Amino acid sequence: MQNQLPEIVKLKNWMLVGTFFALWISVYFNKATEEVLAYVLILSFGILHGSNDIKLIRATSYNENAPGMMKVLLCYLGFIAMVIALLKFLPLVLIGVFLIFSAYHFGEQHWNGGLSGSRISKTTLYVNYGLLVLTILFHAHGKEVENILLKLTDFVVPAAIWRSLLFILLITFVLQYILKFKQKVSTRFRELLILLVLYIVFNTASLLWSFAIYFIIWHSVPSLSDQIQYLYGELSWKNFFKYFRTSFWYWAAAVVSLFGLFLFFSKAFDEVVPMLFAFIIAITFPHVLVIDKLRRS
Ligand SMILES: CC1=C(/C=C/C(C)=C/C=C/C(C)=C/C=O)C(C)(C)CCC1
Repeated sequence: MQNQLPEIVKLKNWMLVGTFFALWISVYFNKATEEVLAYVLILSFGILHGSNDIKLIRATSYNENAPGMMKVLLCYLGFIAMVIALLKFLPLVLIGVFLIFSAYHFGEQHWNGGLSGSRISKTTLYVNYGLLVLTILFHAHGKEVENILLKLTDFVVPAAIWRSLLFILLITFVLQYILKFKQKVSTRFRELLILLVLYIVFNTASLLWSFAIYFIIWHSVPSLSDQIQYLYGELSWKNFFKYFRTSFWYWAAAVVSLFGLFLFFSKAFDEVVPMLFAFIIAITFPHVLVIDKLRRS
């Protein structure tokens, strides 16, 4: 039992502790240090939690229907190429769909099967919750988000819209969550507390550090833990290293191609952060579909 990782419930407490530690970092360190840490975490745990997608696609198919590795890899790369083409030719539509996909994915991970209700009410709650978290982030860093979106889409998405959106999403989320889902008062209270903590963190830390805090602590770590349990039955350090070994080459390929893109497109983007997000957008779509399939299988 010595090498056993904390169980899921304990994980939530660790996530809160980690968030406060990250908040402490943003108070005591400057923006440059936060950004270096953010890059390191996004490129390590962030990319790693999506690096086993190709293996998971095969694991979620019934054995006799499992597609060959080459076929899966080609479809995967084709899908990414299509997303990049859409980002170029229909940027606003793509970003809109991406935000909804991401919101669903964040919400699905956050509630982690802990809600009972119809599929449609759960889906809308996931999307509402994810959009609420993203809007808290965008509202806290309106000008920077506007600049990144301008670089990615060539359109100005005025920072002022996040305030109204935040208000609408908060009301719809609270109403839907309280009226449609029966949960203990303490659980409801904890959920609202988490949102308040995120609000404080996002308004204290820089944009990249805030994103990294949510993406790593609240999304990638619990997702890694779920995937390890799905693939190997139990969460332990031994199984974590097994996961790391099988995903290492995909992870390395993703990080190397990201550096390749930085070199190749550095003139077109002239800033690193929009390029990082373009890369995240490209690899997130197939990942969201794979994880959704995994949860339903
Ligand atoms: C923060 C941020 C953005 C959104 C990022 C999102 C939504 C990332 C989602 C990642 C996911 C879902 C990864 C899955 O594992 C924009 C609008 C691109 C640009 C401004 C800053």
